[in-house]
Amino acid sequence: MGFTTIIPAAGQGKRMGTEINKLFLEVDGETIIRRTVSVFQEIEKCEQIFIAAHPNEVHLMEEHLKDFSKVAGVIPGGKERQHSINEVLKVLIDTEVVMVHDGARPFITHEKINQLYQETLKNNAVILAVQAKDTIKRVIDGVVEETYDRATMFQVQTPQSFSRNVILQAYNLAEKDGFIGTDDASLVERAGYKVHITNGDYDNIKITTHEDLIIADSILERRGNCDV
Ligand SMILES: Nc1ccn([C@@H]2O[C@H](COP(=O)(O)OP(=O)(O)OP(=O)(O)O)[C@@H](O)[C@H]2O)c(=O)n1
Ligand SMILES: O=P(O)(O)OC[C@@H](O)[C@@H](O)[C@@H](O)CO
Repeated sequence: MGFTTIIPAAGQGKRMGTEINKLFLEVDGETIIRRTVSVFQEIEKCEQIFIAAHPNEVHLMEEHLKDFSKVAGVIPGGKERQHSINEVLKVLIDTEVVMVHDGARPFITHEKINQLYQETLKNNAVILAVQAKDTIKRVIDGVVEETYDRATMFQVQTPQSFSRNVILQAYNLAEKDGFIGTDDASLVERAGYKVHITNGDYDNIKITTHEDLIIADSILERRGNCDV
């Protein structure tokens, strides 16, 4: 038994401000999307990888990733990240566990993926999270309404990992209700399932703006340009 990975890669990278999809930008000579896919390609328990690509970039993405044997399909994505993942869920068969991982998070490690997979075999819904370093406040119209107990605040990352029936049910419910969440787990939470966390990694950043490319270079330099 193993898992299927869904990699949403159909965004436009507006906050990066480049003409091309940010996932085709290179970090130390390799594109962000190839870096992300290669980590999953090397994981024994990852049986297949589906990519959601922008409808105009499906062919480009197929060509760009054609040497990765586990890439089982490049599916046209939708308007929001959630729609893109939903399109892939519609074609998924023969898998017990589904991991969703942002194409824009190339620094995920083998160790964290394997840890998450093992945890998903015990619990049906598990996500990577790191303890918040800053104090988090709820703010409305520029005024603080509430300060949260930092010890209970976590920043969540991807991959987010679920039993297949759990994620399918959660996405179907969200579609029916017209609910859009900012991560996959929020859909699963509102479907009534307990979502567990396991320790993430502060290096597992989502490359979103130009500053993140500088951080990306420094992460690679520290790692000695070796894939982990
Ligand atoms: N309709 C969309 C929007 C986003 N994504 C993917 O979801 C991941 C996380 O999204 P984000 O980092 O916000 O990427 P973009 O949507 O491309 O960025 P922006 O919001 O700045 O346009 C990315 O790998 C992105 O390609 C997707 O598959 N389909
Ligand atoms: O930036 P966006 O809201 O488009 O996407 C974020 C998601 O992909 C996901 O990585 C996080 O919500 C988890 O922190």
